[in-house]
Amino acid sequence: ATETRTNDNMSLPDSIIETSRPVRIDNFSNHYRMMSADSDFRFSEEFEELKHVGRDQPCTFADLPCNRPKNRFTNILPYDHSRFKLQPVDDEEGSDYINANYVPGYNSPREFLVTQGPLHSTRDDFWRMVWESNSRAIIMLTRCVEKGREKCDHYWPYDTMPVYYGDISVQILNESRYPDWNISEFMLCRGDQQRVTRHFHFTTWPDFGVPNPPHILIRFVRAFRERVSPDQKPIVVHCSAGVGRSGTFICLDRILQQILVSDYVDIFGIVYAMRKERVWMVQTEQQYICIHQCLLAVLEGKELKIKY
Ligand SMILES: CCc1ccc(NS(=O)(=O)O)cc1
Repeated sequence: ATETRTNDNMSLPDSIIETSRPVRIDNFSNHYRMMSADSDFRFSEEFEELKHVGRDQPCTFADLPCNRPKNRFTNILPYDHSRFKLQPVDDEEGSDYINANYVPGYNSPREFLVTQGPLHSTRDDFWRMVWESNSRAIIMLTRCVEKGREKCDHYWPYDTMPVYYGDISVQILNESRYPDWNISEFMLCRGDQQRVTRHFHFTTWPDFGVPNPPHILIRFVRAFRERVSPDQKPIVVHCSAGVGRSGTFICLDRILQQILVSDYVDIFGIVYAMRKERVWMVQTEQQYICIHQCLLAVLEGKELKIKY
């Protein structure tokens, strides 16, 4: 294979270069300066190269007439190859379908289950996915209503009374409220089995945008990681469409773990790998740049470890 020199003189076979762009951590500040010069010209160029990644893969089950109403957005459909399959119910067509895909994380190729904000009509399926995947943590990155528009169903109880969603009972055990997020523990019961599942709800991340200030996201990722160990998987992550804010969160979670053990960080490669599993992961250029800004803040020591 021919070789290609990366911008910090790393040589990689061409077969790799188009899927990963590792940057030396000790060169990251220079890299950021170069990419953001001339109104983020190189960031725009690089983000544009991710546009078609994964888009040639089929979404046949999402497109079945019986499943179409289960999709919040007609253009945000899960690829067949990485979709989560619910246990089928009798011979009910489409009963294994939910708009959700496995997405790789730092700790596992199927560390995250990324999904849309449940619809009122799909919230029972959502809880079945949480139960059947044995997930013990849910990351919610949207409010239920933003600017008067419904972004996500309020799929959990409003008070401490247990509520049934299908055959799964959910009860709030406790809730801790912080300025930009709430952390709760739910007791899930199905038949004679009981499980505690944590709910991490980021409440100030505008749709299509970034948190303000962006590096508040680092503190949320850390608040999550302090409570969920790397062997707990899958972790359910959702926003409204389950692509923009969800992809940004997962990418930041990966790089904050990677920089502890590696001399390189590959944000392009992480987004590339996520988009092979779910469409539009990290949806906007601003979100892509925000990930770089968060890493820069950490590397420059601005984001000290904050204990809550
Ligand atoms: C057009 C469909 C769409 C709606 C909302 C979002 N944003 S989100 O993935 O961050 O919830 C992404 C895509």
